[in-house]
Amino acid sequence: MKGRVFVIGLGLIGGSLALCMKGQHKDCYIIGYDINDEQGKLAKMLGVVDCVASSIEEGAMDADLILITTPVQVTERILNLLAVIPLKETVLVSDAGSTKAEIVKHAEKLTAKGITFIGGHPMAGSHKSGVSAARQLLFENAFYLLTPEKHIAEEKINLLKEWLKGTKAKFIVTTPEEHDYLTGVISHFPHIIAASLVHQAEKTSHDQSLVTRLAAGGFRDITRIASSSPTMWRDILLQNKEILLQLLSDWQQEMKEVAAMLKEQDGERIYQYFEKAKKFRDELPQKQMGAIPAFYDLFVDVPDYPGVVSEITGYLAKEEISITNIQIRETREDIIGVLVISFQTEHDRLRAKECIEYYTSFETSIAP
Ligand SMILES: NC(=O)c1ccc[n+]([C@@H]2O[C@H](COP(=O)([O-])OP(=O)(O)OC[C@H]3O[C@@H](n4cnc5c(N)ncnc54)[C@H](O)[C@@H]3O)[C@@H](O)[C@H]2O)c1
Ligand SMILES: O=C(O)C(=O)C[C@]1(C(=O)O)C=C[C@@H](O)C=C1
Repeated sequence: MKGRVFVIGLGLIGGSLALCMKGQHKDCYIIGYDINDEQGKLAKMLGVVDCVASSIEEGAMDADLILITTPVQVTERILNLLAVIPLKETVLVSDAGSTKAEIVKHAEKLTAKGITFIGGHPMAGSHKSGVSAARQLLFENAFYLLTPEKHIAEEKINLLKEWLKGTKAKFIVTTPEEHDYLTGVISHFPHIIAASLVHQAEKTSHDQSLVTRLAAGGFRDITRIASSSPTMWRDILLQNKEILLQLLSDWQQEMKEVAAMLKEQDGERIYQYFEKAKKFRDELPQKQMGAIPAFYDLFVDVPDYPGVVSEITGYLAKEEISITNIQIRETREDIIGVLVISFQTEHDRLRAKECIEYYTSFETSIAP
């Protein structure tokens, strides 16, 4: 497809969607805008966008497609702005926000002007933020929820799907209310729980210094998402308040039931509690709803000597394995450092694992 695409908010999601669109529609021209100049410059440098606009007005003016990929409270303000600036009559406006009811309500001012707005939400992502984490394969096989209002013509929905074809996601049309309930249960509420578990461990760490050193396996698995952007999650919670308050209340009731089983030392009920959860969890589809690891990280335990990082990257370069990110984490006392190397694909990660194990004696693992 040809046309001008304007992406507002050049972070993980905006950057990834821009890469998907450029990958699929070679002739489209992608204009980006970010309030943070550094993100704009980086997006241009990484080839995520063709150019960066100096304002929303400038970028929106001639756009055929506008995608708003900012935190959801900001998205509302941008929708208000788009409603009062001149746009092409035929422009299609969409967003990627994790909440939908409030956003769709805010878009009414825009739709009253005859502009088409279709709410969107790609159901895959990461705890990482910023355009440097953007990748073209982020949404592959994930669900992409669309929440068009009833009056939106089928052809407009199909046009948006065509623009977003390069995501390789599976589109599902739903209502904003159903969207917010479902994502409340499977995404928003779990983020509150992950953050609360980290708070609990942090409080314990004041008196028990061993806590941070022992926080491994299970704790790291269940709390990965607590490393997500606080701005993004503040906005999501504020916009999905009623549903989350209800889920919190249901959870408190459930925890009371767990406490009762424990007080009564009811081994059978405790067993059933875990057994039922295991059964449901084990039966979840493996390759859906962002269940694919969004990033292919490889963890390498490295000793502390000068040049160890360049030694490893040298071996990877020799085998022509591209990396997307590298980071040193010092998490364990007995091992000097853990190197976290990110790859674009599972194939690259496996090749890298084999390569490092071949050239060195460093331990590698695919889980932290
Ligand atoms: N991270 C995920 O896993 C995920 C997945 C699906 C959807 N989402 C949704 O996508 C949106 C973006 O999330 P992200 O993970 O890309 O966040 P991000 O922090 O990586 O990127 C957001 C970008 O928006 C920019 N921004 C903020 N205010 C702005 C403004 N007024 N004008 C222009 N740019 C502005 C920020 O500078 C930042 O670069 C959010 O609405 C989020 O709810 C996130
Ligand atoms: O994988 C993660 O880190 C995510 O949290 C991704 C996740 C999710 O909860 O599944 C987070 C928010 C989005 O709206 C969609 C996807």
